[in-house]
Amino acid sequence: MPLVTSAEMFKKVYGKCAVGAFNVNNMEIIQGIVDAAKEEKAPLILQVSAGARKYAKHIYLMKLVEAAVEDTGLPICLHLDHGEDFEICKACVDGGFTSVMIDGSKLSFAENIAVTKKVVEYAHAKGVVVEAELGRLAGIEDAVNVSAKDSSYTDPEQAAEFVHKTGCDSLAVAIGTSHGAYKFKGEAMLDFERLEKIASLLPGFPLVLHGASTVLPEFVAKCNEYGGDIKGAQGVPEDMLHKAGTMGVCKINIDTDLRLAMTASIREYLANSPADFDPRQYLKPAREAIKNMVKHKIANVLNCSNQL
Ligand SMILES: O=C(CO)COP(=O)(O)O
Ligand SMILES: O=C[C@H](O)COP(=O)(O)O
Ligand SMILES: [Zn+2]
Ligand SMILES: [Zn+2]
Repeated sequence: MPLVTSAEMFKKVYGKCAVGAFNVNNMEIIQGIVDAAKEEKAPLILQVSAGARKYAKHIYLMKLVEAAVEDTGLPICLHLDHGEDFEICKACVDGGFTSVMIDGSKLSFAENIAVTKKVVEYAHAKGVVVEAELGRLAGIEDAVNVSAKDSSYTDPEQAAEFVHKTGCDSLAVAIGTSHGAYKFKGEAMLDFERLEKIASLLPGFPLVLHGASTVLPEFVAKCNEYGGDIKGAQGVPEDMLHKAGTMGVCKINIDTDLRLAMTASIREYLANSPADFDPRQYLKPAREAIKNMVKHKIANVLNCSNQL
């Protein structure tokens, strides 16, 4: 079974649930994720950021993901997360990725369309699918009032025009989520009305939610219990993610929750076993922590178990 694109996965889950897209940076993270997906019989997207490519090198991540496909027999999609220009997308298309994201969300509408179109033409000619982004993910200070929302969240009419003009295969939308562990100051709020409007103007078209970690309090607490200092962290409640998955969101991106699970495990191990220094001793439970987190996401949050 070679790497696959996300096209079939999205068709299968549309309107029912979302596929998990998990960020990968090293072997233990990849193994934890794929073991979970295998046990849950779930479709899976592994995604690599520019930072991950820089940290681990394209070739190492590629070979590790190929090994995961061979080892598990799972249909895995390998995706570039937040490609910032045509060149990085091209490098990943040429280098064996089956999906790339061109993130032109910081550009003007016209420039975003132009660069996305260019990536789509290049990628589609090689059988690779393209995710684009329109609208800006809120920072913790952003989108506190309606006018701020209107200037940063995805405009539904623009989204429809953007998809028709670019031919992209999926679209990341801004409805109130943000990257990292500090997503909301007060109550968590997503603009579901806006999501509904976007989906109604793009029937059957896969939408993507970035910044979708839940930042589970027990993992933050464990980090802090064993020497960490993470204050004021808050994520997207699980029921909101579940709901988004029934409204046209087909891909939900999760990185922060894996980072917290891995760090909590390593901190706990090292605090309890100060004489140990073999990395396998703490990376083994860390890998297990990743696996448990991904199983929880797939089975209880994304609801995409048994969707192969
Ligand atoms: O969107 C993400 C990667 O593109 C990850 O989001 P989180 O920081 O919420 O995990
Ligand atoms: O979108 C951000 C992802 O969490 C990846 O983060 P990174 O750029 O630090 O690898
Ligand atoms: Zn973005
Ligand atoms: Zn993202």
